[in-house]
Amino acid sequence: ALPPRGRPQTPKPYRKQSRPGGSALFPSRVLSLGELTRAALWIWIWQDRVRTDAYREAIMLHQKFIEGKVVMDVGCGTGILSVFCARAGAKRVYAVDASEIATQASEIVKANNLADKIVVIHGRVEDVDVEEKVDVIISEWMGYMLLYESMLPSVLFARDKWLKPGGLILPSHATLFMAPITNSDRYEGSVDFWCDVYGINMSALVPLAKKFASEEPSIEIVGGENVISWPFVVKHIDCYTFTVEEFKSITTTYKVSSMMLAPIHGFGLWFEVEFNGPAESCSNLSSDSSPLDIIQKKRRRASDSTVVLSTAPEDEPTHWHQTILYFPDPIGVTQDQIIEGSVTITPSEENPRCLNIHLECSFAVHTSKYFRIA
Ligand SMILES: C[S@@+](CC[C@H](N)C(=O)[O-])C[C@H]1O[C@@H](n2cnc3c(N)ncnc32)[C@H](O)[C@@H]1O
Repeated sequence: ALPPRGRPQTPKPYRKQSRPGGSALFPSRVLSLGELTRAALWIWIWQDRVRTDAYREAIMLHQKFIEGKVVMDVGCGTGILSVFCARAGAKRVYAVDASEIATQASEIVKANNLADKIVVIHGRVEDVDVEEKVDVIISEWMGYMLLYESMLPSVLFARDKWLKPGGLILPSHATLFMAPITNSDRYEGSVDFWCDVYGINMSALVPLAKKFASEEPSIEIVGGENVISWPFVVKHIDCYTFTVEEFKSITTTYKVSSMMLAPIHGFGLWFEVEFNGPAESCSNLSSDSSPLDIIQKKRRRASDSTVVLSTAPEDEPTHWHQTILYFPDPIGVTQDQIIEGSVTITPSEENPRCLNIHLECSFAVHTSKYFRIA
């Protein structure tokens, strides 16, 4: 389990809201702790310019397709993407959100004189009814490490029920990457710290600290210098064709080579999404893609006009940061040492928006001995 990203774990059924005074951020009454936390999360998401700029750019890039068309914004939140689409010339935008934020979205739509174009609907996209099929589906559905708390199944549901054939989905493609990382500062800060606290030896707490550090993924920012091999592709998702069935178990095997002599503290995960039209070809990456395929794809995209939202360590940080799976103890590797294994990601049975991650890795030592952890 990771901290929530402003999404309801169990969205409430459709219910018309009576409009309270004030807004989530500047309320006319005292907010509860939960409401304050939600408001802080929204500020955190809005302040992510990398994210919002990528969406706005993608909308403008596809303006010709959007003009005069009908759009559905799945999980509209405050309605910012709906407003961008309306300003890009959409005839109508259905802005759907399961949470109370729909009340503020309505106010924002009115304050921007777009109530004749944007219809805010408070409800789960799985339950709502709109009057027509749509030409465009836009959604900011990505969770930590792309799939945690992801609302991708809801977007796929909307696609299958409401999108016209040949319609546009933004974003259109998503890729989850993974690579071994070294992070001595962080490891020393959270584990070795206990060896000397105010001059007191608290190393009795070290096993507990290792357990906590390695039991659950950690959301933090690492840089390109922390990544010690080329990344591998865990999953590439084509939103035009991906099915909920495929989401039920994602497995990939990997084999990478360490670029340096370093202690490996765990594996990092991050993602990118692309905003392509239905007819545009996307040179899809897969778990068989080599580092060269990944680099060539980056180069190609830089030279054409594809909009990419990246959460990679070498790119500008976003509110998704990176997701790190720490080992209880670091494992030393030498340059060119092979690290191989498999990773399986499955939605948790108790809560399908949470994930179980099974990671296996072997370290070939001097080509004959293997150290294996699971
Ligand atoms: C990360 S926010 C995106 C907000 C907004 N699109 C933006 O870009 O600022 C995701 C939103 O999706 C909503 N959501 C999650 N599951 C949903 C569902 N099944 N149907 C409708 N809305 C949903 C949440 O309530 C949340 O407001």
